[in-house]
Amino acid sequence: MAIASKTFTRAEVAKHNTEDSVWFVVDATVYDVSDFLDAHPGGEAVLRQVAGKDATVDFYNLHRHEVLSKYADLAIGTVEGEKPSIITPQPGDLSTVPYAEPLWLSPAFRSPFYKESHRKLQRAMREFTDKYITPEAQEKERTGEYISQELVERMSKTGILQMRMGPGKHLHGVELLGGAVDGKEFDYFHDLVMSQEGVRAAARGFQDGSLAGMVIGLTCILNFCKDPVMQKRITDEVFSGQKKICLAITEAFAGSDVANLRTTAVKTPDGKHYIVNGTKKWITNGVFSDYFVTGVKTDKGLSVLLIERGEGVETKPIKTSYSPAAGTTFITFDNVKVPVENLLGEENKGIYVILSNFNHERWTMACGTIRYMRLVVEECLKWAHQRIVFRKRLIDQPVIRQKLAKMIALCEANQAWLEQITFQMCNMPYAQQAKFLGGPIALLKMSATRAAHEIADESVQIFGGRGLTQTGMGRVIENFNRGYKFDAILGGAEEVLADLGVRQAMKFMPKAVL
Ligand code: HEM
Repeated sequence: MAIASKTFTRAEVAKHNTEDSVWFVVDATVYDVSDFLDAHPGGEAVLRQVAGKDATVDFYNLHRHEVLSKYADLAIGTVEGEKPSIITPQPGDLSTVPYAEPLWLSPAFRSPFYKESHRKLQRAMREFTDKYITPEAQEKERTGEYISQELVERMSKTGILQMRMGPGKHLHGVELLGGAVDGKEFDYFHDLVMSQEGVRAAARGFQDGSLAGMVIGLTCILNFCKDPVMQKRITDEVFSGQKKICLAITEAFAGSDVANLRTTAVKTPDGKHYIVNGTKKWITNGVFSDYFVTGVKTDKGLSVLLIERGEGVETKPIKTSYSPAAGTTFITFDNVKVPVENLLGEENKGIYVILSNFNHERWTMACGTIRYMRLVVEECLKWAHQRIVFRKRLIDQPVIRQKLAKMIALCEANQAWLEQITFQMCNMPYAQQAKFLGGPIALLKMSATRAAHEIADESVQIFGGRGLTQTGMGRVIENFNRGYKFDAILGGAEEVLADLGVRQAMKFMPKAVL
């Protein structure tokens, strides 16, 4: 935060305690709020009460530090002989709050998993998130508008869109965040870094609105489109940000139970087209998508079709508990004519297309949930340290320390398990991953969302009423509480995943009674 270079004595500041002139000091910085009195969201009276005085304690008891950066032009100088002691984070900075960063980013700790390229990528993505994603995410979360084309193109030019699809040939030869990592070396730990850094914008609705539909939809094109020309056209269009894509599987009739879909695709007598009829519900990014990777019922089973927006395709936003910025959609397909070439994978074997990405999708969701949990822990530690109540800091109350201990432990345990599984993903071929990791990833996601539930609950108790308001000190807590349930449902509900995890384990149980 740039502050005017003028200095004032405290005696000079004290004189500005009049009808026309209101100054005060916050952290050795002098503020002239005379023209801000009417505009102050907390009212004029409270500012007049501290006119001419040091208002540091009052200020930090009620505001996030970022408020001062936003209103930096109210600062007119510093107190003579004093220096501000509170750190204003710069884009890209690591947090200095204990447990606010995963252990591998804490200077005193070592990790066997991360190389220099992971660290480089983390730094580059942190800076990108702080500069470009967070400001837009906060704005769009509030207004409910969709992601801007400008941000989509910025993510395209820096290779972020491509990296969000995970490791693979689509990254070869692409410049990734100014060369932070070579596309051929990009592994699941790079993927983890991308997922976790992006979440730090603390805007769960926008997080999905920021092309989560592409992350789950485009995979089917990359892996199952049989026509290389069509495959290239669509991937180029999506990676350049010109076109948007989403995955349209769930229906009012079937959520986690994907085998029971009712949208039908019937072949025309000449065998050249499918005619698609039905509806889809809870489709992320559907409202602004051009392509829909759609689960349909064909004569002998489930198939997956690429449907282009056109005649007979209608999309309507669904209001949800998180922000409309996510673009959650209800889709109607009414006699939509789809060329047979748009079949992804084999007819009636669409379940393999859908299942093929489930592990990566669930793992990505676990990455995000676990990182957002840590952000909540950071907010709670800052608040408990800053908030004075009953003449003590909150952190001085043992009951608050108990809550924080539980939250920290949940966060660290889940991150450690995530890293163990990520290491296996880096070292197992796809077939082995499918065999051995489906169960553990399901249990990891279940564990993360259960932990999120505990953390969400405790964080509101720590923040009190502020944890329920969308602006000000508790905004991260409020957003987390409004959004964490999405992760407990999307990509397989908690209970379905718990059951899957145990059933998978039982496949490896020896036949003998032990
Ligand atoms: C440069 C100085 C200040 C600025 C730029 C500022 C700005 C703001 C803003 C933006 C809010 C809305 C909530 C938020 O975003 O945090 C707010 C709320 C408030 N402010 Fe200030 N403020 C300043 C100083 C003060 C001081 C010194 C006091 C008290 C002595 C004060 C008392 C309040 C109160 C009571 C609220 C309502 C808080 C709540 O609802 O929890 N402000 N202020």
